[in-house]
Amino acid sequence: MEATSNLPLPDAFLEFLNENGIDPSIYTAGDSTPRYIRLKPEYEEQLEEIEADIKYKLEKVEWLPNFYSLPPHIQIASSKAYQEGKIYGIDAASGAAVSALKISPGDHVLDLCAAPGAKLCMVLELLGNSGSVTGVDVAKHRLAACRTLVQKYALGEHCRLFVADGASFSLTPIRVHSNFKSVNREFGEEKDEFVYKEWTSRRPWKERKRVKTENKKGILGIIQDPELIYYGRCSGVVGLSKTELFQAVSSNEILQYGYDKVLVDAECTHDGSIKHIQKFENWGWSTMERRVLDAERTDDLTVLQFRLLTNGFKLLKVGGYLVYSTCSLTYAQNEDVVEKFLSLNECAELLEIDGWESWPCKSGRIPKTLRFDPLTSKTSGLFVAKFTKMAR
Ligand SMILES: C[S@@+](CC[C@H](N)C(=O)[O-])C[C@H]1O[C@@H](n2cnc3c(N)ncnc32)[C@H](O)[C@@H]1O
Repeated sequence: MEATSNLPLPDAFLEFLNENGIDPSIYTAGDSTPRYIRLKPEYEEQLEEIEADIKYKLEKVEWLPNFYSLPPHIQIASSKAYQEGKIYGIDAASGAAVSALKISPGDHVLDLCAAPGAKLCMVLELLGNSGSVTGVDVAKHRLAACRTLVQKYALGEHCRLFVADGASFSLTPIRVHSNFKSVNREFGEEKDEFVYKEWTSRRPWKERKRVKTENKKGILGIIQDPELIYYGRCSGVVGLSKTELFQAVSSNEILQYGYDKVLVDAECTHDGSIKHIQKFENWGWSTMERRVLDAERTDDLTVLQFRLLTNGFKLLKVGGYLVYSTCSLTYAQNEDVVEKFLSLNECAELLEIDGWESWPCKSGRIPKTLRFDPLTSKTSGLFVAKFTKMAR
């Protein structure tokens, strides 16, 4: 084992970095990488009060509005400001990825790998009382944590969360459904159908039984709908029948009625995150070899990342923006995925991210893509690429 900094890194990891052309010195930031919070803009005037609450003078992140940094040892979870949802933890590089989406009021946004939900919360907060966010994640327990978060921060009114595979998820924003609703109801097609009522944290027994039966069918190999585990009052779900919610739309309709913005914050090896790497000091480096360094797993991941990006782009409307990000710094999971995607999707265009010149990041191997690394950016490592969809 070799000490690269205050963080000892095992030989196998150093080899992984070497093979992937990653400079191990980025890990020398070690424990000194600050943590970040976002202060909801409506509470900006209460900054001093919040500082008194957490007993620390927050440092403003000059390059990212409403973000503040603090040393990693300062605890915010017990503060009133945190418990009341005025501040929440989100890394500044993640904030940059969300701001690259250029969220506008009324946008319908898809977050294909949503859990545990820091970026999703920021999107919801930027939307305020408008638009909608559809969060998808394959891991139910992680998405349940995301549900807790949006409810805790009182951001869930315009949100719906589905447990589903982001590589095949195909539901469009609710606006398409409203036409469908009127057409079908006019013809009286949905007499006894289950209609979504307002969400309550304790689901009625009948509904829980229905979900259980459906899940069983899924296990038996019958095609299963994505599982809806949360929807807010203004998410468009309330009042819809199940058929309406799960209706399929054609790819031509998606060009016009798809999502305005899509975030594909793909599953990855997390090698850019010092916090994640530090966990292996306790879990054991052999666990890291299995979970991070295993070449076969990495190959599977790059296939998944490409499929997630491709499906996210499919659900984007013409003129919309898609941001692809990973917290890995390997070329295989980033630039190589982007290159392959661009070569197979004529109507995809890589865009320059507004304002990036003032961000503490570097250009990726492909111009217009960005790399945040712990040493230069003092954030968690993140790769970010932004695309738009052109009309064919
Ligand atoms: C990097 S994390 C996302 C972090 C999240 N965007 C945030 O800001 O908190 C990647 C997520 O992708 C999810 N995931 C893995 N495979 C997936 C798939 N096939 N479809 C959807 N989500 C998937 C994982 O469960 C994990 O929660």
